[in-house]
Amino acid sequence: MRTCTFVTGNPNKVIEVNAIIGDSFPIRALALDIPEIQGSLEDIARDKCRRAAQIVNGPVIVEDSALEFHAMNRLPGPYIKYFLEELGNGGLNKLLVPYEDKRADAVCTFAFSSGPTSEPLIFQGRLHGKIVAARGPPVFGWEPIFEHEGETLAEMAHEKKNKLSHRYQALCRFQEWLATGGK
Ligand SMILES: O=c1nc[nH]c2c1ncn2[C@H]1C[C@H](O)[C@@H](COP(=O)(O)OP(=O)(O)OP(=O)(O)O)O1
Ligand SMILES: [Mg+2]
Repeated sequence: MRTCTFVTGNPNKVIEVNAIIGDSFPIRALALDIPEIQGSLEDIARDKCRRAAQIVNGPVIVEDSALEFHAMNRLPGPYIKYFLEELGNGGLNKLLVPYEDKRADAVCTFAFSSGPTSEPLIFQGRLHGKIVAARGPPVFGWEPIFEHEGETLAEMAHEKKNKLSHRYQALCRFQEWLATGGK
């Protein structure tokens, strides 16, 4: 496969993607914050991917990460970045105070396109968890408040997160697709 450009404004995503895929296929990172539409997770990722493919004029991957609160009909969903920026992890916790149901899903939606004229393909991964008071180093986004099987993602060893995360699961699907010759 030709070198694929991973277009993202988020350096933590680049670190994780590199750790997950190792040298199984060649990627280079391009630090650009592509505008994002509103809509379904898939439509947002596809649109971001089309814009990225136009800029790069070659094969690209992008991903959009969502955090879905079950009690809130899956909001904030793809808008989690803005909620996190405005409210912080403490404020996100407070949103769920009125509800007993603290369940949340972390969803990672990758979109791949082989170039500006190709329709993007979607590869999605989902991790079940619940929202808790922050625990662990606040290095990457909402990791300190997302608990999976007793540990927040911030408390979890990186090696462990990268073997079970929403991002890992999505990349497994992408790698399976590549392994079958991209069909
Ligand atoms: O595994 C994760 N663990 C904790 N937090 C995470 C994770 N993955 C994304 N996040 C945060 C980053 C951003 O606040 C929001 C997603 O927004 P999202 O638009 O996908 O990311 P972004 O704008 O930072 O980078 P990009 O240029 O690829 O769109 O959730
Ligand atoms: Mg973004």
